[in-house]
Order: sequence, then C-alpha cells, then structure tokens
Amino acid sequence: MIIAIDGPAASGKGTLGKRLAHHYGYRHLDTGVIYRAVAYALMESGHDLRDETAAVQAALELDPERFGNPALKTQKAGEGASIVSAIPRVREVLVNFQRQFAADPPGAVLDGRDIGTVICPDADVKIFVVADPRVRARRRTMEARARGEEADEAAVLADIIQRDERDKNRPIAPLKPAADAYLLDNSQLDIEGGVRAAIDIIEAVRAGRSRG
Ligand SMILES: Nc1ncnc2c1ncn2[C@@H]1O[C@H](COP(=O)(O)OP(=O)(O)OP(=O)(O)O)[C@@H](O)[C@H]1O
Ligand SMILES: Nc1ccn([C@@H]2O[C@H](COP(=O)(O)O)[C@@H](O)[C@H]2O)c(=O)n1
Repeated sequence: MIIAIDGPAASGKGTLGKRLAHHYGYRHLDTGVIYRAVAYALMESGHDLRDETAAVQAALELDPERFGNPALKTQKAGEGASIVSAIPRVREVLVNFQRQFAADPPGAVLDGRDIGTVICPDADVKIFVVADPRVRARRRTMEARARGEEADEAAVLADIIQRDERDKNRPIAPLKPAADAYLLDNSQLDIEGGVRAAIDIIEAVRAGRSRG
C-alpha cells in the first residue's frame, strides 16, 4: 500500500508520516528533505539558489546518507528548498528516486507537496493535512526552542506564509490537494488525535475496497 501525505509547511506531514509508517510497518520518506539537501549543497558550494545548472547537478549527486544532517532542518534550508524546488529540471531528476522508494515492498508513506498529484497519482490513500498558519507557526517555534534555538514566532509565521505562497503558485507541481485526497485539519488536534484521524481515513478506504 502507498500512503501519500501532502500539505503546507509545518502542517504535521512528517510527524504523521512517521507515525503511520510505524503503525503499518512501512517505510517513510519525507520528500522535503530531498529539496532541502539540494538547497544546502548549493549554499555550501556558494552557488545561487536559482542557478539551474548547479541545482540539477546537486540533484543528480543527491546522497540519501546525508538526509539526517541537522543543518537541513533550519529555516534557511527550508526557504532555499522552496526556491530550488520550483526549478522544473530539478524536480524531473528527483522523480524516479521518489517513485522507486514508493514502489519497494512492503509499502510506503511519502509526505511532501506533490505526492498525491505527481509522484504517486495512484496512491492507495491520499491525505492532505492542513492547520491554521498561526497554529503551525506556534508549533514550529516551540519545536525550535525545544532544540535550544532562538525563534521569533512572527518571523516563523512570515516564513511559513511566504513558503506556502511560493509552493502554491509555482507553475510546476504546485502545492494542492489531489482531487481524490481526504482533507485532515489538525488545528484542534494533538499528535495522537491527528494520527487516529488518519488511521480512520485509511481503514475506511481499505474497508470500502474490500467490499467493492
Ligand atoms: N497534530 C499535531 N498536534 C500538535 N503538534 C503537532 C501536530 N502535528 C505535528 N505537530 C508538531 O508540529 C511541528 C511541525 O510538524 P512536522 O515537522 O511534522 O510538519 P511538516 O508538515 O512535516 O513540516 P515541513 O513542511 O517543514 O516538512 C512539530 O513540532 C510537530 O511535533
Ligand atoms: N514533495 C515536495 C516536498 C517539498 N518541496 C519543497 O521543499 C520545501 C521544503 O519542504 P519541507 O516539507 O521540508 O518543509 C517546501 O517548501 C517545497 O518548496 C516540494 O516542492 N515538493
């Protein structure tokens, strides 16, 4: 089974994806980290984030072993990722890696912006996770502070809004729910509540399939 999770910045996609993968015994891929890794490679080598040739080269040299680098979690890497991810050739280079990950047994949960629409249009279940931007900014701020980083909630909110706008309005693979995605608003839910709501959706889809 392939579970596709999409949604705006800091909506809880990664947390949910990880928890669902654990619940079902599947593998999990946070696809945002791929674009963050490309942006980080450009920043490290001193290239402009809009340098298409350098960005494509970084995408071709992507090393999943480095996905755990804490530097990829920063706001700067996220902002950079939303710039490089709008380059069509960068996205083209990264499609196969994601599709291969999704296809390998026993099943996979992928989260990102275009999983249900572009990467896995035939995913068994698609969930589009949303939460109020102020709630997302609060959660992200608390997360950063828990890591011992300084975080200004207003700046975090501004970054989230700017990134969502860029992701929604780019011509290629824009952030949007697939026509057959289930909407999950977790603004009023805690993590457990969000996971339970997602499992309810998945089980309802499975039950519908086995009846049909
Ligand atoms: N339902 C929830 N209730 C409360 N906090 C949550 C919930 N889901 C996620 N969080 C918290 O919100 C923050 C952002 O979650 P997460 O990193 O999973 O979002 P994301 O959508 O994957 O972000 P990004 O777009 O940067 O990849 C984390 O601190 C996480 O613990
Ligand atoms: N499938 C995806 C995933 C991510 N992006 C871009 O990367 C940025 C960072 O993603 P996070 O999930 O780690 O916040 C994001 O703002 C998108 O621009 C993407 O295009 N497609």
